[in-house]
Amino acid sequence: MTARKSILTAVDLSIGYRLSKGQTYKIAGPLQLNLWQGELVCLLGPNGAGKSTLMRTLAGLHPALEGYISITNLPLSDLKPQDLARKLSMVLTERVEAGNLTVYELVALGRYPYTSWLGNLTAEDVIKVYEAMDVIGITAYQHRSIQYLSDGERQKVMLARALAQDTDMIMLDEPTAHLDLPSRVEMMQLLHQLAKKTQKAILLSTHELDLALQAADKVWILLPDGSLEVGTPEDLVLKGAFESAFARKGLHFDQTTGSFVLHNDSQGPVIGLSGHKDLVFWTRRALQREGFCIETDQTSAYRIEALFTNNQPDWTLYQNGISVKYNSMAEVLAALQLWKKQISTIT
Ligand SMILES: Nc1ncnc2c1ncn2[C@@H]1O[C@H](COP(=O)(O)OP(=O)(O)OP(=O)(O)O)[C@@H](O)[C@H]1O
Repeated sequence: MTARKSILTAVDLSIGYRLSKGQTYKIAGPLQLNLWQGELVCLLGPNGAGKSTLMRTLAGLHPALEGYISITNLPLSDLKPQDLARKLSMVLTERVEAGNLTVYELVALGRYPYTSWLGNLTAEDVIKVYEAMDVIGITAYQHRSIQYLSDGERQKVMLARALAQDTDMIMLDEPTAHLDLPSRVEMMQLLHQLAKKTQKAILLSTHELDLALQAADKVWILLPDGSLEVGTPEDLVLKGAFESAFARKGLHFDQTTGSFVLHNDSQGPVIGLSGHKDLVFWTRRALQREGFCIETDQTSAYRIEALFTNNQPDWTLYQNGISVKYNSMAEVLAALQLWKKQISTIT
């Protein structure tokens, strides 16, 4: 087995801004970071935690307050822009105004660290451009003008451009920001496959908690106290890191689903829930929204069994030995309004 190559290392890194009169505004640090080849890392954190600042610092676009950063074991501070551009490519959130450029022409711009100042492509450059378009799946629309592409298509083109740059590492600033849900899932899957297939290290910042939990090999969470939690998504969920990072009144992180739940009222009426896992998942959401405390205990005085009968969902509500069947969540919720009052007066 060959040893995994470290792509990026940061030691005792502090990030922030130098203000006037020699003052500094430290956002986070000291941080110890490691990014390995073939790894997809999602950087998460609440608004203002310092994700963009960290990304820009790691990319050499913003000076660190303190500490040391190396890329493929070379100090970032020693790398000339041309050398850095062969190691690190970036995809930014801002919509790129690419005029009349075609998809092919924009992807070809990724070859700039290798071409002469005239920008002429060699045969090898052209091969790299086509390889990048193939991997991302955009070769079919290579002749289309960038200005008429959808946001999702355009984001893929920007990713192909970064890939054509042929770097060890790709950084993406909120790559799913302007995409619809299916495109967001598709983009995350694509990035995950890309990391495995190309053995590049991919670091992206995102607010998409659910997607990051599913796709990331590792998650970095910037906490409000300026520290960074690093681990697999599962380890971080189980140790409560998401709760401490995003804690807010009225929000509860549900470890069973890996998502935040609104209005969870742990003092709310207790209700038992069992049945088919898909129905249990959605019923749980609805019940939590209504402020119920869910337990899986089959012996609860008030409980719901959610099952599929002839491929149709139905919910049976049991109340002290009496059972009533419903065929939609809306009916269940209406019935629960009555229950809520009854349970509240009992408990
Ligand atoms: N040029 C600057 N000078 C001083 N402070 C700045 C500067 N740019 C950003 N900040 C501050 O640094 C902190 C971190 O900002 P940053 O944009 O890195 O956070 P973020 O995690 O990316 O936020 P968001 O999720 O909202 O995009 C914020 O408090 C911000 O106001």
